[in-house]
Parts: sequence; C-alpha cells; structure tokens
Amino acid sequence: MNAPANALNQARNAISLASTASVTTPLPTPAQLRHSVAVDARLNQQITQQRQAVHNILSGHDDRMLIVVGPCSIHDPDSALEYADRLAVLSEQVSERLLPVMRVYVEKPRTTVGWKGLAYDPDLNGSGDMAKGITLSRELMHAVAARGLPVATELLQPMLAPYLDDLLSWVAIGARTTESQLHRELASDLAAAVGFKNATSGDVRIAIDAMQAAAHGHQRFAQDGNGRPVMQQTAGNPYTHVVLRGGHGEPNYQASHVQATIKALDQAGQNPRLMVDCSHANACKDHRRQSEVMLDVVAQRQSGNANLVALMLESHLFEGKQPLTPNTLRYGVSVTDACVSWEATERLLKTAAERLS
Ligand SMILES: O=C[C@H](O)[C@H](O)COP(=O)(O)O
Ligand SMILES: C=C(OP(=O)(O)O)C(=O)O
Repeated sequence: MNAPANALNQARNAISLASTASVTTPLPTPAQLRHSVAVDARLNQQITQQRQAVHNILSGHDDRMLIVVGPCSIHDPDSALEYADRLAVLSEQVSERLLPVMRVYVEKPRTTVGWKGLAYDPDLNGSGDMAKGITLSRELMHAVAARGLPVATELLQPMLAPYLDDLLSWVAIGARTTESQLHRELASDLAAAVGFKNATSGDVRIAIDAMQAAAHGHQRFAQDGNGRPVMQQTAGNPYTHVVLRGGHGEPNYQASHVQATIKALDQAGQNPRLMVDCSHANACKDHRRQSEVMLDVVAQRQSGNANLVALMLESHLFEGKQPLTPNTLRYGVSVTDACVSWEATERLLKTAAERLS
C-alpha cells in the first residue's frame, strides 16, 4: 500500500475506534452501599419473617393470597413513599386474607429502547447517573421496608443484585429473561422467593424449566462485596413459581390455561402453586382490564383452585401513564406501563379479601 493510502486507512481506523470506544465511570461497591444504607438487626429479622410468610403461601402452609402490588416502575421516590404509606395502612386492613408485597421496580427490561429505570437514569434525562441511581434505589427499598412492607422487584442485571438483595422478600425474573441461564443461576442464589414469568410469546414451558434450573446449586460468575470477581457456589432455591402474564396479546389467566399449567407443573415435579399477573398481556396492555382479571382469579380460587396462591397488580397513586418528558411530569402517574389508581387498588384488595374470607 502506498504512503497516502496507508495514512488514509490509519485515519479511518482512528475515527472508527473513537466512535466505538466506551466511557466508564466508577460506581460504589455493593459493600460500600450496604454499609451506608445498612439493614440493622431489627429490619433483618422483619425481612426474614416476611420471606418466610411468602414461602408459607407458596408451599401451601398459609392459605392467604400473596399480592405483589405497586407501580410498574419507580421514577419518583417521593410518590413511591406516599404509595408505601397508603399500602402499609391497607395491608393491615386486609392482612387476614392477603399478604401485600410492594413492587419497587428500579430496573425495566425494554422491548427495544427506552428509559431503563431509576437505577440507570434517576434524573430521567439520559445522563445515566448510575451511582446516584443505585444509591437512590437502595435507599428507597430500605425506606419501604422500614415502613413494615415486604419489598418486591424484578432483578434484571445480575451485577445489581448484591446492591439490593438483602432488602427483598420476593423477586421476579421477567418474561424477557426467564430463559436466560444467568438469571436462573442468580435465582438459585436468592433467599427470597422467585417468580418466573412466562415468555412474551406466551410460552410457559420456559418458566417451568427455569424453576427446575434454579432449584439446583450452580457454580456461577459473581462478585464479592468489594466488586471482585468470584466463583460462587449457590445453594439452589426451592421457593420458585410460575407467573402467568399472557403473551402476544393473548391472556392466559383463564381456568383452562391455569389448569393446563398446573398439570404441566405436576408432570415436571414442580410446585403447582402459581401467580397470575393481572397486567401485561393478561390485561391486553389496558390497565382498566386488570380488575376483570383479578376478580376472575379470585373467583377461580373461591371455586376451589387452591393452587392459585398469588396475584400481581400494577397500580400507582393515579390512573394511566404519561410520556417521560421532564418538567411536565404529573405526580404519581406511571412513566412505563399504565397502572390502576390508588382508589381502584384499595377497592380491589378489599373486595378480594372479603371474597376470600
Ligand atoms: O412492564 C413494563 C413493560 O411492559 C416492559 O418493561 C416492556 O416495556 P416496553 O415494551 O415499553 O419497552
Ligand atoms: C416487565 C414486567 O413484566 P413482564 O416481564 O411480564 O413483561 C413487569 O412486571 O414490570
């Protein structure tokens, strides 16, 4: 190659390297955050008891229904805490028949591209201040737990789990990650119960496979509290279950789907007790249909299906959703999937508790 052509090639390479180079920003380690936002002995005892209460429902030793309820995503910790205050009061009122666990979802899996949650972009402007995001996420979960509520989240990025998992009483592995070996390995390490969603296609088999995989101990890549890579031998998690969320616009909460799933779980030798997600494809992405789904599931339970032990409801202070445009955001309204209002939530939980008594 002659000298000018060589120089041109070098310049092209430099440009393409410059445009693909990533930028890194240091983050606190899990140990640092667990130290600055610490779980004391009293809170640890509460969380241990709440995990046990969830396990008791999933193993059929407690005949209440578990209900994972709260915003689709958290973008504003103040409105999440107002929600938590209200839910703490309501939980007391329905505690004979229901065990509410608050959704504190700080990571969002996206179908393509979109805002990925408080942990990633707490300023809602694409600046991606993850150090602030994970700190706020842990502080918020801590504050919700300190109000006496069990905390639920979806764990999406396995490296984020050690920042949060001591605060969790229930964990979701989402429809987009249930088939992932890394998420099954992560679930096998958690002390909290894990619900595996069926795939967005509607395939329930992957969730049953995930239960089998997570029940086993695994050797996995992990990080210690100081962020160093380690080989971790996990113990396996016996407290997992399927979450029916519908797929490709087709609901799967109806009795025929529920019975077929229970049969498949029995055949696979897995826990037949399951959760129905009243939102997502079960509500055909229309938040107003969540109440119809929830009351149908409660009726199935009343008519004798004791394996229907849990529900999920997407709810916020106010109904609906809004686009994520900073400075014009309405307080207490979802910026991801549309939610039912607080009033509807209160009505639904009280109705379910009455019908199940
Ligand atoms: O639960 C929330 C959404 O359904 C999920 O994060 C996918 O969202 P998207 O399809 O808007 O990206
Ligand atoms: C993303 C969620 O659900 P799914 O994985 O079922 O889409 C969710 O519950 O927020």
